[in-house]
Amino acid sequence: MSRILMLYASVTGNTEELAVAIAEMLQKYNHEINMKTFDADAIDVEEFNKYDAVLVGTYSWDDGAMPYEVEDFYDELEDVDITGKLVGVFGSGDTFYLETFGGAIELLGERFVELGADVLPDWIKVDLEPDEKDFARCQKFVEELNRKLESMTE
Ligand SMILES: Cc1cc2nc3c(=O)[nH]c(=O)nc-3n(C[C@H](O)[C@H](O)[C@H](O)COP(=O)(O)O)c2cc1C
Repeated sequence: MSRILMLYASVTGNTEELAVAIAEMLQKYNHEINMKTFDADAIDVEEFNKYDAVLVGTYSWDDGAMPYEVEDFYDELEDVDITGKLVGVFGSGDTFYLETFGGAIELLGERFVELGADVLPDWIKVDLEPDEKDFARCQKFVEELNRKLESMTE
């Protein structure tokens, strides 16, 4: 069993749907998941040390920008050593926004890579509400995460 921190920002519930689905899939592997939302919970980057993996979900805003409630977290990431930390990013956007579709997910993923984290290769960007295909992709994402977690405990 591994400990996983799941953080997400969601206004209309699409990213939350993904977060809940991913958490349920992970629980089937008996991992312990602590879920927090950026708008309601205190989030301290220092607590990363207590977890084997960190998953971060966000919607995108205004030309692919990071939502306001995620900005402090994004800025504070450089204050902790996350070298080699197992991380995954996901979220909902809107393909209507073309080039800035899922921009905040890109920003987050790039930041984690820059800081040396071990970022899962699939950065899950979903168009509005997740459908069956998106949930199947989440399942693959979870399997990859589980594989990595298992190899860490071997
Ligand atoms: C004012 C405004 C600006 C937005 N800008 C973007 C954007 O640049 N890129 C994008 O992918 N989605 C953009 N969106 C769409 C949201 O990211 C999308 O509706 C998403 O599904 C919301 O996720 P949530 O249900 O988790 O809150 C924008 C939405 C609004 C209302």
